[in-house]
Amino acid sequence: MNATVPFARMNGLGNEILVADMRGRDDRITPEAARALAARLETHFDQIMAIHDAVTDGTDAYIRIVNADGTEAQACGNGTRCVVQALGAQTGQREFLFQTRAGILEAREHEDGSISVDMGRPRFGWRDIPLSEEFADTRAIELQIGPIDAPVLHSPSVASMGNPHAVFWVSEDVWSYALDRFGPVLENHPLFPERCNISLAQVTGRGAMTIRTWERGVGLTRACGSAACAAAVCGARTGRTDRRVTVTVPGGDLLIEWREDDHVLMTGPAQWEWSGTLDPATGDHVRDRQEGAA
Ligand SMILES: N[C@H](CCC[C@H](N)C(=O)O)C(=O)O
Repeated sequence: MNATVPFARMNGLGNEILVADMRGRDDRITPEAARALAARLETHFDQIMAIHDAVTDGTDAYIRIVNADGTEAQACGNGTRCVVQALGAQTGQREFLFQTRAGILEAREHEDGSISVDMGRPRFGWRDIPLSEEFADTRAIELQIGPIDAPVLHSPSVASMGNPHAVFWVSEDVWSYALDRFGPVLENHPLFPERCNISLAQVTGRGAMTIRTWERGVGLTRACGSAACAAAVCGARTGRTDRRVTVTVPGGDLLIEWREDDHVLMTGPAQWEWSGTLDPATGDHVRDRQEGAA
């Protein structure tokens, strides 16, 4: 087995992604390697998408999703689009079936280069999120930040897109809240036994909203695809929006459609930046010489 694997640095609307090709091997990217890569400027990332051999007949690959802190996530929308683009560039394949901890996802690259991922069915039960206490109605749960009689943030909607999300509806610009301060408190709140991805969402029309996300295991990101899906379905579920919504994240726009068959379709871009090789045990990496040479 080679000591190193090929990898690409990519981004999905500014969500920083490393795509590592672990096919044909049985080792994993270690949490130590992930943390080492995250700590370096050149390879700083939000998620590593590690492509492993398929474990289920008919699927193209099994994808392990690793957060910057070395923990694993069940779903990553932006990273999945990057995997489609990386594999498509190698083989010309346009349609894929990937397996993740959240289940089997269908993804496809369109003629214009945009990529759609079927993110599956959202779940809203308090055990599905999971929450540590029973809530019969998860459209607005009791949780607040700030003074008891004048909370800054309160009553989020919660949903699982395979991974846990809380969406706080705000009336002011999403940039006017100190998400860097509230994010860590909410991510680790005792109500969320598996921690939580935290978003602020401002609805700007029946088919439009702007969100900002504090990601579990990462921190502030320029984009979070599964959070955009969670915000869109919670928007529709609470009567704030229609089922087809353009979600503007700091890195750009994602189109989210909550289809009649209950599946959530996310469409957006993916961008390759550079490639190299890395050691999955340590995170040591080498960037390909010819790329970016003056
Ligand atoms: N950036 C990802 C989500 C990562 C989620 C992760 N932070 C977690 O659930 O632990 C996305 O585009 O969907």
